[in-house]
Amino acid sequence: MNFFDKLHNNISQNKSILFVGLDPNPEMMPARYQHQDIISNLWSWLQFIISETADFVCAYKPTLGFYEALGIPGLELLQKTLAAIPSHIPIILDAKHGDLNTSTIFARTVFTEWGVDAITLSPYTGQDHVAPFLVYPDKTVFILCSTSNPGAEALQQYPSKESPLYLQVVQESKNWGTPEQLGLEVGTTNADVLAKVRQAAPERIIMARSIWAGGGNLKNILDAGLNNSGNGLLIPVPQDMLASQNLSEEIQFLRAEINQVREGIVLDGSSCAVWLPDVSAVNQHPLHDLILQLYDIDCIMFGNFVQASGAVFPYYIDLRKIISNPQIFNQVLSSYEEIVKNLTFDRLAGIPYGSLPTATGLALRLHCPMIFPRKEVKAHGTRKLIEGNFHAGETVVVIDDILISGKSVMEGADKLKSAGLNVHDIVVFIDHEQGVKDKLQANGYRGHAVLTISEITTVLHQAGRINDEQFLALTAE
Ligand SMILES: O=c1ccn([C@@H]2O[C@H](COP(=O)(O)O)[C@@H](O)[C@H]2O)c(=O)[nH]1
Repeated sequence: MNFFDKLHNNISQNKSILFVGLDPNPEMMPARYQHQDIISNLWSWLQFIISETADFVCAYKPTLGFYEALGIPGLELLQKTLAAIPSHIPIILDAKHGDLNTSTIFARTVFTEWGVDAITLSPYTGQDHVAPFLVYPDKTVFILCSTSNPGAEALQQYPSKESPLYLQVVQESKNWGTPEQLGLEVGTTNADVLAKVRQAAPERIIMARSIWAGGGNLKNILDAGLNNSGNGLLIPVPQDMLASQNLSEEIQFLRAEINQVREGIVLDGSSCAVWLPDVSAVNQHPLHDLILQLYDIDCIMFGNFVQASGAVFPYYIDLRKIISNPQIFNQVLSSYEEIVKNLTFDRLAGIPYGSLPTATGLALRLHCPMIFPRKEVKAHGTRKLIEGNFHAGETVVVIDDILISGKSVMEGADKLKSAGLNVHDIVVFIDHEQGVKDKLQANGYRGHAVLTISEITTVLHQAGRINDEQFLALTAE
């Protein structure tokens, strides 16, 4: 079961968004455990914490640094801790000291050998560092956006309070992984920071940290960080509570306090005339996140762009960029796959150059052969018009990126037909609309598109990525 399903099962079963940090820190260990060697004492304490809390939390978060600080016995203690956590409760390994050149091997160790479900990571080494962790489909990463350390302010608030670095981390990291793959870690005592992150990432799970320092106001923190359905936020059990002999009672009391606020949010939402949370979730475009991510990596640009035909359009779509962003590329492939899997064909053909990676990705996913019509025929060598092997009489589905006039895709399809192949279906990611599908039909092709320009502009406008003026300019097109 993946991290997300495990987490949500526990949230609903244990009725809790609380998680427990498992920190074998000798300095925090209660005096009552000090009778044997340090490792045995810490182990007794950790066992007590797990047994007292397992029915009242949604996740455990062992901190690797505390285990490492104890040397080899510490790493053995970590293995015992991981094994002692009931298997239905997800484990988030707090390991923010990973480095770029070790991330691939570290990801393999923690996810496949240690069997943890999620990991916290620092964002500063960028997507290159995070990507090796994202290739594990059942696992999740939490990206550190802010910490409550006073000394971190100078960096986190840079360059201005209006556009601080920690919010740029949120925006950037949202492009690295889907909401199921990537959550955000927000350490703060300030509910405003949490509210800003929630606003920037309404769809992400936020793991709150350090909220108890300075006697933080729980209600404010919950109001700021919970999403509209009273979820999306993980709250740490206070460190000093873990030293209490009455841990089980205290944690249940805290859980009840938190759930009261959560229920208030859900009730407010359902009794109010506009129960926005559910309405927005239900009405949200199924590819809402993907559209925003494509916009954020500049695949969708607004301005005046001259097309091949000489016409000037108020936007330009450059889907060639997706190949540099594996997780977005993967989502784009899935969206094509939903259409292509329902068609009948012998081979796929990509239109060069832009759609060759997409057609290749689909061919690999669907286990089907691929060919492509050359853009220009070479004057030397085999002088082939079509690359790849095929038999005349076979049926080919053509894959392209965007339909504007339909000229380029039909030229490609015609080359395939001239080699004795049958082409009935053309699948693209974006349909510019304005009758281009009818034009394909008039030429004997069925056009299928994942998205239309209107769907894209509507999502971008609703999400505030484009303003009213830009939206109107686009819809007047
Ligand atoms: O925003 C755009 C517009 C065009 N392209 C490229 O052009 C063809 C589609 O144009 P047709 O007029 O339908 O031939 C498309 O395959 C792209 O290569 C684009 O990328 N983005």
